[in-house]
Amino acid sequence: MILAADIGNTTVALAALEGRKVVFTRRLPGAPALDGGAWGAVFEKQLAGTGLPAPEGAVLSSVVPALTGPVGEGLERLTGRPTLVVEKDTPTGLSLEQYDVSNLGMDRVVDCVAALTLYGGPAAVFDLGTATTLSVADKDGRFLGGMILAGVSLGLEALAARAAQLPPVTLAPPEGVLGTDTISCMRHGALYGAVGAIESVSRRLEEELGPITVVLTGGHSSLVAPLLQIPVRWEPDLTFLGLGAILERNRI
Ligand SMILES: Nc1ncnc2c1ncn2[C@@H]1O[C@H](COP(=O)(O)OP(=O)(O)OP(=O)(O)O)[C@@H](O)[C@H]1O
Ligand SMILES: CC(C)(CO)[C@@H](O)C(=O)NCCC(=O)O
Ligand SMILES: [K+]
Repeated sequence: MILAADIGNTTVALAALEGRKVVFTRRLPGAPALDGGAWGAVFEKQLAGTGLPAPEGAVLSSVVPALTGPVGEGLERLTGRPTLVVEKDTPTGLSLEQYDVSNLGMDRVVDCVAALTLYGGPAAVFDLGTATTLSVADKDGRFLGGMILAGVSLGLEALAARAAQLPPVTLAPPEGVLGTDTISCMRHGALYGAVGAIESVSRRLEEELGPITVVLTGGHSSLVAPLLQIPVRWEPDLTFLGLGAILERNRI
């Protein structure tokens, strides 16, 4: 069993994998004040009672630099071995030569590695988290780039903060296309806005790259995927599968 952690801007997502199968997942709030020891205790508590064997190794990717060290150390407490932190020079099989990697989010790299492992290229991954990202890899395993959009709930938060008559709104499945009150209009706007972006950008990508596998992941993808009118693969555990593949490749 190995542990994989995906440190995002809203949550630290933890998973256990046996071979290529994700057997356990938990989303934890990203607490900046915890040190390595405290993270280790948090992880131990989450895994207690699961019946999982002791972890043989751990891998993480992070887009929150302040959490990388403590979470990595926390995982080390459980494995007794160094945690593999996915960095821009980590061998992943994905070529990054086409992108200015100086500030590239490693979650986007991991998403592409996973999509290529599962489906081959070309593949387009939409990751619907705090931000919505598009990350595209071609058939030769090259990262081509993508897009970064405001995340589905971030848009709602911004509307509530900036418009006097717009209230805070939580996400829920829409009924029909048109909203019939303020809350459903905001909800439908957030969800169908993402739907429209994904459908139209995917169509344009196919014009440029030919037939492409479109993959959806991230916390908000469960609400958006069912609304799409184009074929997509919904992979809620995509990042963990990518992290597992990268650890496998780099195991000493
Ligand atoms: N299973 C789920 N169903 C519905 N919403 C979820 C689920 N899991 C997470 N979310 C919500 O989705 C949002 C995005 O979470 P997610 O874990 O994808 O990304 P994140 O932590 O924001 O990281 P990143 O910076 O990688 O986007 C969060 O606001 C979370 O509350
Ligand atoms: C866009 C996010 C926040 C999505 O998690 C992350 O991938 C990130 O911080 N990226 C840095 C910018 C880039 O990828 O070019
Ligand atoms: K994520």
